[in-house]
Amino acid sequence: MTTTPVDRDTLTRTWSQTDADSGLDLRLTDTCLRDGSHHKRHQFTAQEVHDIVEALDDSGVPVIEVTHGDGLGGSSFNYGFSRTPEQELITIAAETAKRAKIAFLMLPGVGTKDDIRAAQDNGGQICRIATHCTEADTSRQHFGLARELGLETVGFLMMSHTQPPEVLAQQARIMVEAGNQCVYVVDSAGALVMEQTADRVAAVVAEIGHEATVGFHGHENLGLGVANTVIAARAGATQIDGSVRRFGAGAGNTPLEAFVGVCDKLGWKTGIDFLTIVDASEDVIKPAMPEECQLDRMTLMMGYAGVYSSFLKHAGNAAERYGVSGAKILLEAGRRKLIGGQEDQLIDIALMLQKLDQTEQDKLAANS
Ligand SMILES: CC[C@H](O)CC(=O)C(=O)O
Ligand SMILES: [Mn+2]
Repeated sequence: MTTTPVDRDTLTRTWSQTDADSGLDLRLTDTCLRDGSHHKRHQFTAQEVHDIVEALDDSGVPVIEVTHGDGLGGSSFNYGFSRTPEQELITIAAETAKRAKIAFLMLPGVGTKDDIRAAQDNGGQICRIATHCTEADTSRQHFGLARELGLETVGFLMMSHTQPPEVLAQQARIMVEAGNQCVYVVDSAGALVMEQTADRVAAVVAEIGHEATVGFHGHENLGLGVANTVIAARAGATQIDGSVRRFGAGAGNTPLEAFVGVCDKLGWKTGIDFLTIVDASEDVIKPAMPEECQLDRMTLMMGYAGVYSSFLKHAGNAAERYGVSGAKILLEAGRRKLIGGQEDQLIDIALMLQKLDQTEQDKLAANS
């Protein structure tokens, strides 16, 4: 089915602006070329990256993240091999963008300092370092290097739903003392519900807000990406992640184009043109997606049980290979509180489920 692009001349802004809470000025990062890499099983081509960066840049997206889904060095047997080397994709992105800055992600233990240097040589300007939300100390040397190299820095506190606000605030402090300039509350499992997001963001803002900025990265596993992001911005997050068309892990990320529309209606500034980004979503991003990101049994289970969104494809593979329910694998992964890097345990869970009869499996799922 072909769709008709929005006709700019006939589109009129009909909503009331009287209740707009104006004044917020947000910096948005699109992560479909990094978080979307999980959904794409890391199979981006050079042409797709070129076309997507061009379209996002034309829309006014100020930051575009490009890396293997699991960050620099993620192309491996454990996480899945990239079709195109990520450093080549970073180079293409940097050469294509006229205005946007290119960001790259790295997880200490997966990527190395040399990977950071290479990403900078290839045009990356923002170094985003992600740790589990209780392991900020593992990022110290990487932030140190990034600042020495003159890179802008961002820290990700992943799986933020697993810790209370005060713990996230302490972890944010560690990152800032290491030289980081922005700390993101990352809802990796799409498990946070509204006020839980606001409380976490507010605690981080209270701790580091006068020294660094605060960001929010949402996932759609309970359908709350935009709502959580709005409430995060109201709580003080000024850097915001999303992916056009939700192109990300699990049920995908906060849909960036929808969030831009919401910001317009609230009178918040993003610098992104809503009509251009909606066209980009339809004409450029959609054709590059293997399928739309689904809010289905598997992804809902991830939000409900608090499972890392990037486990989706790994759990699906294990379910198929061992003939067990993928949803039950995810429920058990949530019960075990697995974190990134423990993908191999999904296979252990599948093998364990294989040995149980249906009643025992249901009992286990009910206890998750
Ligand atoms: C593997 C890194 C991870 O996908 C980072 C991220 O986007 C998240 O935790 O949501
Ligand atoms: Mn994510």
